[in-house]
Amino acid sequence: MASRSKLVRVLFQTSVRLSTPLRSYCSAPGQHSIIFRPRRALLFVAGNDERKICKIPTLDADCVVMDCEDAVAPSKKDEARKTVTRMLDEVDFGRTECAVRINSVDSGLADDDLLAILQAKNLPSAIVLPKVESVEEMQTFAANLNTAVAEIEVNPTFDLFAILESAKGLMNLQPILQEIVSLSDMSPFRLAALAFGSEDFAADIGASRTSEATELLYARQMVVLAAKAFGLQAIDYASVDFKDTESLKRQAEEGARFGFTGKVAIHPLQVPIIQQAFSPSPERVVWARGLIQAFQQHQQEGKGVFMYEGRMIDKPILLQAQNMVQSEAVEK
Ligand SMILES: CC(=O)SCCNC(=O)CCNC(=O)[C@H](O)C(C)(C)COP(=O)(O)OP(=O)(O)OC[C@H]1O[C@@H](n2cnc3c(N)ncnc32)[C@H](O)[C@@H]1OP(=O)(O)O
Ligand SMILES: CC(=O)C(=O)O
Ligand SMILES: [Mg+2]
Repeated sequence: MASRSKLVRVLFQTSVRLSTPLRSYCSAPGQHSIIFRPRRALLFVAGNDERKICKIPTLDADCVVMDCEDAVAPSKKDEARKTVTRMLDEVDFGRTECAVRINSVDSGLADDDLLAILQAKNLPSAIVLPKVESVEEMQTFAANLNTAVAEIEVNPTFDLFAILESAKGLMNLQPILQEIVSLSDMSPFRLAALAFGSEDFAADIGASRTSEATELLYARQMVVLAAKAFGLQAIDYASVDFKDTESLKRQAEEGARFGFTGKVAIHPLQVPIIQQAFSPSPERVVWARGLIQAFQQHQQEGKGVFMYEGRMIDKPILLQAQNMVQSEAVEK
């Protein structure tokens, strides 16, 4: 078992993957106290697909998620673990952040995933935990990660991305997130993002997927609300029909309007479309800057509410404009 002093030391470290430094530090839009790293497109790739993983540095994605879970057949799990571990050390991912999706706690495979990945010299900066459903699973995950980290010489801290993808997980979301936050005080992870696993979720509730995704509306909005309540990034669903780039643009822009901060990508074609949709347009940033300036002037004149370019402006609209300017600054 890890010693307590080792666990405590872990808390004071930030990122293990120093070769991909954060481009900037600031609060997430709408948040005021967390370190924010843009994760607009999270490009998934099967962990045993070396050819695709080697293409990642050319794709300019904010984040790659090397998958040991559902993109990998049961007979290839060990191959995926070994390939991911080797790729972490052999590939220079450039500005792209590296994350690894392990198998769910429930699968019984997660421990072997963690033990294998922690053998890499270049550890991933984030661990993606799928199918989060219960407080007990989170306790098992934290205990197993602590044990695995105690076996290695470095003291990493990982960002954790939890994927919500079942009715049970949705109903338990608040206690699960509370438990993760409380476990992170004594464990080498920091909860950073909540993602929505639409395909497993649709299967779980017996929904039929549509391009409009109305069948996912309630769950997606719950994910955004929970993420914001806990100061997390909110990652929207994977659009699996990757050749339909027109629908993807609409779906990604809708996600951004809902308050998501990024979206899962499964194919290189999707990366620029998603990253564009989650970046504020230059026109909107100019509008926001003008609004902020006008707000300050009106405040000095003692006016809380005023008209700007045909719209009523008061404090909440100022906060939205500030979010926009802040996102733009972070993404540069
Ligand atoms: C519901 C969920 O769980 S989503 C998350 C799990 N799913 C995944 O991880 C799937 C990730 N995506 C993929 O594996 C692939 O995109 C597939 C299987 C859907 C399609 O793959 P392909 O048939 O190779 O697509 P396509 O021929 O259009 O690819 C064009 C090029 O992009 C590469 N490419 C495709 N997808 C990816 C990817 N995710 N990452 C990196 N490169 C990729 C291909 O290798 C190909 O280049 P190449 O010809 O030099 O080999
Ligand atoms: C992304 C994912 O795991 C899902 O949609 O099920
Ligand atoms: Mg899934």
